[in-house]
Amino acid sequence: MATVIGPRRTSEPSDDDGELDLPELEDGHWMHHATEFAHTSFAAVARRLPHLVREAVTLAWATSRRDTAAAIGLNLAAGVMTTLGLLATTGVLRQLFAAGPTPDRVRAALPSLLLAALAVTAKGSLTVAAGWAQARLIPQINYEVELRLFETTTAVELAAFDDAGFAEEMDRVRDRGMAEAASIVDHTVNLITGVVGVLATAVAVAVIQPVLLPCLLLAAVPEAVTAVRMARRQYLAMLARITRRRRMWMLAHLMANRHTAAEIRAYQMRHFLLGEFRRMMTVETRALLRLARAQTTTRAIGMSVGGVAAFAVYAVLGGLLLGGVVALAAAATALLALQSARSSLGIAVFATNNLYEDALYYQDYRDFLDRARERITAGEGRPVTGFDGIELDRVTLRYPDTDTAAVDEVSLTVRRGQVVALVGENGSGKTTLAKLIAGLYRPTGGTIRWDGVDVAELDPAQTAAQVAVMTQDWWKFPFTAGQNIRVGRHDRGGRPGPSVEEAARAAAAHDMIADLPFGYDTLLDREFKNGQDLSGGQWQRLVAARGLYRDARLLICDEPSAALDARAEYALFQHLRRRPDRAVVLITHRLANVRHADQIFVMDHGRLVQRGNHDELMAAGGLYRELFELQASGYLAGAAE
Ligand SMILES: Nc1ncnc2c1ncn2[C@@H]1O[C@H](COP(=O)(O)OP(=O)(O)OP(=O)(O)O)[C@@H](O)[C@H]1O
Repeated sequence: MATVIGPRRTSEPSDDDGELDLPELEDGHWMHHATEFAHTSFAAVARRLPHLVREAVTLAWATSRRDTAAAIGLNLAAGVMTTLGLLATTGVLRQLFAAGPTPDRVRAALPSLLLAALAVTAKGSLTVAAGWAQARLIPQINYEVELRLFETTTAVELAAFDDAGFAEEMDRVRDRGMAEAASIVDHTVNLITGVVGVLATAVAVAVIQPVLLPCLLLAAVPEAVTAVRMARRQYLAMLARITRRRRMWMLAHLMANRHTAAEIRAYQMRHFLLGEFRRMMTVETRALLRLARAQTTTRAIGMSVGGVAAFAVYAVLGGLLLGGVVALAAAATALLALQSARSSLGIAVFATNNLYEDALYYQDYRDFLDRARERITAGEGRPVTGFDGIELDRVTLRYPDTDTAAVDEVSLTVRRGQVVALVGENGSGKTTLAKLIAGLYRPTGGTIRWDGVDVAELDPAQTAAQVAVMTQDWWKFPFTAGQNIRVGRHDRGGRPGPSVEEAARAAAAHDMIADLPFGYDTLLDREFKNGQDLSGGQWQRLVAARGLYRDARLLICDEPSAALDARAEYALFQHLRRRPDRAVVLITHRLANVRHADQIFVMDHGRLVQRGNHDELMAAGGLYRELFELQASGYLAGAAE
């Protein structure tokens, strides 16, 4: 059978969206991988089953050998008990249906009855014990899989996050793929339980009367086909809806979030957001209703065919009985066996259905990890012992899917002991250049040399250890004030450097922290009990304190004082002054702060257009002088009045 239920190609008209079109929601390029897999035929999926089972067992085995062995071994033992129980039951029936006085027949049946009772009890105990081992496996696998994901997402290069496909794939994996790892193990164990049950029954039936074996198969086929078709359709529907669902989550997050609450009210965005949500929801609901209808139709057809098959089984059994091919005791046991086989088959089919569906999601998780791992910079390279200078040689960076370079063939040198400044108008490439210097991005052209060696040859972790970056778009980490500073170098150990309090004082943050209800132990997250929030400028002081606490040889400060008041800004710049053991790269629009820099690099549309100290640049004229005079004129005009 080679039924293929594939998603529509983009060129085909979409009945999914009906008259409501959502043209802004284009699927990410990662859909290519997913749809490729979804186009796999039903037969190919069946062929994949042993592979999936092997994968699930390997995953379980790697997590806990003891529980995996127990879950599978105990189920196999339970299967043996099923066979024994059925054979003993035939023995009981044979004695009961034999000729002779009833007390004699009952007496003769007693040993088989005892055996049947023992087998049933043993099977029950073994099943309970297997269930326990299976339940123990689930949380262990969940944590293992989550850990693997976060080990990868925290190690991939920063550039991966500029790739919309990567971000979408990560969301999808976090949403479902990750959770399905434990499910595929769960379903695999259930599948083994079901298959063992069916086989155990089949063995018993084969011993009693082999002619009855095809009846078991006949009863199973319609149910299995229906289940697999439904699972497949469900998955494809999910694929078609994923981009829309992401958009809905995003809107939902905006509408129920304390960080966005003020802005939404200030701009009276409520009706706009609700309108957008309703628009998505209408299309989404329509797609779900369509799916429900298709699933119901498939189920109805499956049940009808299943009913006909069951009738056929009973008819065959009746015929065999009348023809004298099977004895009455064997026929009666066969009915019991059919019942037992149906229930085991139900378990196996349900498990296959779920295993197949969940394996599709789990495959996404595996694929994502594989692709993400390719984006982890190799951890080896020449050791880095210190820092004397960094040299950029015709360095270019082009963000993915952009036509122009954000940094275009820039050459410059920063030496230890210097303070250098990057200035320029919005979007001129300063932050991008700073991230290149910090090693957060690898250049798409040119070379960066650290103490004369190409950084590509150095151990990235060791170069990163020499750098501190106070980013422009910092995150409000939901930790205590002290932790927020300490994470700047959480693994400092016995290395010298400022204490948390010294760093906080240097960034004019100490008094503000001391005034918090629990001082340095105050949790900075209002969403938790006793949590506090800070103002924008207070947060920025904390960010500066973190950067200073890191005590790195190369300190990069991207707009470190944008939100600071004059006093805090003055205090911070006292600490960003020239020091022989480090270099400071400063990005700021407040040009008064760069007057004393050793070198000022002026950026314009990604290119380095001017360089020199303040006096040289003022004398030379050009963009720097223009920007400086524009800013200074505000103060001078005020002073002249
Ligand atoms: N992650 C990104 N992906 C794609 N383009 C980006 C990304 N970050 C920045 N850009 C683009 O690169 C260019 C340079 O941006 P960059 O942030 O380096 O400028 P900047 O000089 O620091 O600006 P500002 O003064 O506003 O902070 C801009 O055109 C911006 O749109």
